[in-house]
Amino acid sequence: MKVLKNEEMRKLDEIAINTYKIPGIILMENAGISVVEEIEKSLASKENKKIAVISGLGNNGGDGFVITRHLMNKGIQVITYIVGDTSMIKGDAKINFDILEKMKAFIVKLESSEDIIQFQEDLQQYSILVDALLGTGLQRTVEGIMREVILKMNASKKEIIAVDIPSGINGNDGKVQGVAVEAKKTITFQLPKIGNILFPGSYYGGALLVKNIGIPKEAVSLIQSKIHLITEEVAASVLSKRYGDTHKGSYGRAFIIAGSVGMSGAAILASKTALRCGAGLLRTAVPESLIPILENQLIEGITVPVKEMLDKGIINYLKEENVVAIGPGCGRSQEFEEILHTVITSARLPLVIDADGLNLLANNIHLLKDLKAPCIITPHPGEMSRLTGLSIQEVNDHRLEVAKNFSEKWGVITLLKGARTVITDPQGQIFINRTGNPGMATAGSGDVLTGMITGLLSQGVEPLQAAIVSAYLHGKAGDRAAEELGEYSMLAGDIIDQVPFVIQEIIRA
Ligand SMILES: NC(=O)C1=CN([C@@H]2O[C@H](COP(=O)(O)OP(=O)(O)OC[C@H]3O[C@@H](n4cnc5c(N)ncnc54)[C@H](O)[C@@H]3O)[C@@H](O)[C@H]2O)[C@@H](O)CC1
Ligand SMILES: Nc1ncnc2c1ncn2[C@@H]1O[C@H](COP(=O)(O)OP(=O)(O)O)[C@@H](O)[C@H]1O
Ligand SMILES: [K+]
Repeated sequence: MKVLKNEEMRKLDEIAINTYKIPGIILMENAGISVVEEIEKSLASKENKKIAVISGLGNNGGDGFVITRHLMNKGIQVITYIVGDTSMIKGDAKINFDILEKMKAFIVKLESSEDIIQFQEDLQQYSILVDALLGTGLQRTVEGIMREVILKMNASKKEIIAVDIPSGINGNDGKVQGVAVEAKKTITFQLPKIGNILFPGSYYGGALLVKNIGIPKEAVSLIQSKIHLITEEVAASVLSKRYGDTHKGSYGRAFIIAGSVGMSGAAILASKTALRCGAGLLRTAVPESLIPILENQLIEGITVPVKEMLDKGIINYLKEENVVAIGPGCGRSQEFEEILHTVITSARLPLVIDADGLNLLANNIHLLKDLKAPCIITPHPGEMSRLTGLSIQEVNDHRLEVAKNFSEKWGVITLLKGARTVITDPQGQIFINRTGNPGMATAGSGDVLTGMITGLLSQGVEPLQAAIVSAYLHGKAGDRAAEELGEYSMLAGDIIDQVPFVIQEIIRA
């Protein structure tokens, strides 16, 4: 599903209106009605059914006027607050405002500090507040009366339903422009905006619902956005049902180079996950002293000593494999550095680099120019900081751009981890993942992700698809683990335990 910037959404509205001749007021009507449906769902469980619709002067406010009209028609008690000088309302919003006046709707104007004091008192009587102050037309830091109104709405602790995007959140990047509404749910129109998806905007928006407002599909295809939200349909298209007449060899051979003394767990977690994700055959290369531990913990996989790889020739040793992953818990030894160097510059099979593999790479980043095969790197923001020289703060402030620039510069698929993992490719495409939760911020959960990507690659899934689907699966398995065990207690191994159920759920859907 495409994710749009403010100006792209404006362009889409324009195409619908000018090319497809759908009057803007119809779109506004559909937008308003789609919110009313959600308000009714929320109202069903409430005794107090009184609602406040808090509108601005633009089209987001116009949606609010439509909402007021429909709620009135349904016999629901509703009061409209308008922030600013109502003589500035124009276009479709003005038409809807005039209708409300004719309907003798109860309208309160908020223009001064005294109005705000009264507003604050009033808020206590409502069951739901509808936030229709600012949408994709937000332009500058929210100040003055608008700021006061938003602060009072948040302080009221009432359930807030946001129209399109929480007011004060920048649709282009999810940042708070001074202050923003904290909603319980947000109904966004036609396609999500970046600000609905990225943090902190996503946190401010609560549960997100995307509602069709009648813009033709063909119009959507004319918008050239390169940013996509990863959906379950994408995962389902990759995790197809297996054919009957297949064998172990049909699902490929995966090779994982991981682990060091004190970090055998990383090798075990990545390896188990690769098998749980369907790899036909798995070999894990670890330092010799770890072999007894892996043999004990990983009965389905084959364990080999790293030294054997070096003795027999690294590339020769990998010649039967379909994918090689390097890095989980491998430390920064010279042995691993040599393997990484050789694999990057000479191996002709898909490559996944994670964790210490990335730390070793940071000292020698130009090696990526010699890649012979597709490569997926999976840094967390700290590792990305080492790879790019940017601070962690800079990485997190510009997650999409940082990942995209890295992919374009070095010709790799970048999977930048964290809340809202971002996947980018050298062609400038960006995919954002919305599954997952803070319970996944636990030791070893990145190793599980590496195992997933490796498992899918071994089965011949295209590298970009493998990265996208793994991020989705990983988060979904993490969400199930959090549901069962809680975000505090879930461990990386619990994410693996959920993988079979998540895969089955997706395949059956
Ligand atoms: N045809 C369309 O364009 C449609 C638009 N829709 C709605 O329209 C919204 C976009 O409408 P607009 O482009 O009119 O923009 P908005 O209504 O989001 O905001 C623009 C208004 O807010 C003021 N404003 C901007 N930043 C401010 C700030 N920091 N502090 C105080 N005031 C500020 C502007 O001066 C203007 O009056 C969407 O989010 C959506 O809710 C929907 O009705 C569907 C159809
Ligand atoms: N708040 C969060 N929301 C969603 N996913 C998260 C969150 N915190 C961490 N994760 C995910 O958990 C994984 C952590 O990986 P990483 O930092 O490499 O951990 P480790 O090195 O311990 O294995 C990443 O895939 C990351 O996206
Ligand atoms: K809003």
